[in-house]
Amino acid sequence: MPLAGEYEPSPSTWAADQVDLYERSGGTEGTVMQGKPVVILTTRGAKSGKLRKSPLMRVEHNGEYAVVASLGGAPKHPVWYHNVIADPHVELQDGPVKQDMTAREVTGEEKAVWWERAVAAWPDYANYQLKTDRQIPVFVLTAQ
Ligand SMILES: C[C@H](OP(=O)(O)OC[C@@H](O)[C@@H](O)[C@@H](O)Cn1c2nc(=O)[nH]c(=O)c-2cc2ccc(O)cc21)C(=O)N[C@@H](CCC(=O)N[C@@H](CCC(=O)O)C(=O)O)C(=O)O
Repeated sequence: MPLAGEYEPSPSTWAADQVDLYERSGGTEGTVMQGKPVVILTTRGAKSGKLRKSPLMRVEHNGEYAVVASLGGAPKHPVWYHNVIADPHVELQDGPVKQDMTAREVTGEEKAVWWERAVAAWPDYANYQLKTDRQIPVFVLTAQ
């Protein structure tokens, strides 16, 4: 069941603009960053209940996806991390395909496997982790 509710664009205009182009083009434009594929994660705001949309690097394996709460190696998690913790029902748009998914934060060996896939998809993730003592969280998304 798709997430219903009022969409509140990100105050980060760069991200909001990419979401707008991605959605307006039916997932045919705004789908890359520096040539690497981008997906759109929709979460429910943990406090506002509004829908929040975040462009994220695409990390996919056998139909599952990972989303990496890197925020460029900032000391704090992105806000969308707290939304997913509060409500693991998310939507993921990958190009023209949008699907309901359930997110779970991964740790240990499972995280290590997905972290390798994430760095393969976007090598800068490794640099972000070197920049901060914060353990950058990884969620794995599975189709509902
Ligand atoms: C700016 C802030 O966004 P954020 O959720 O912290 O997410 C920051 C970034 O991660 C987000 O902009 C990403 O899209 C940036 N970003 C990536 N960010 C990543 O972390 N990882 C990526 O792989 C990534 C790739 C990427 C590719 C393209 C692109 O354009 C952006 C990319 C935001 O939206 N803040 C809102 C609040 C949003 C929110 O969810 N509020 C909750 C409250 C949550 C709470 O306080 O508990 C609510 O509505 O209830 C505000 O200040 O009003």
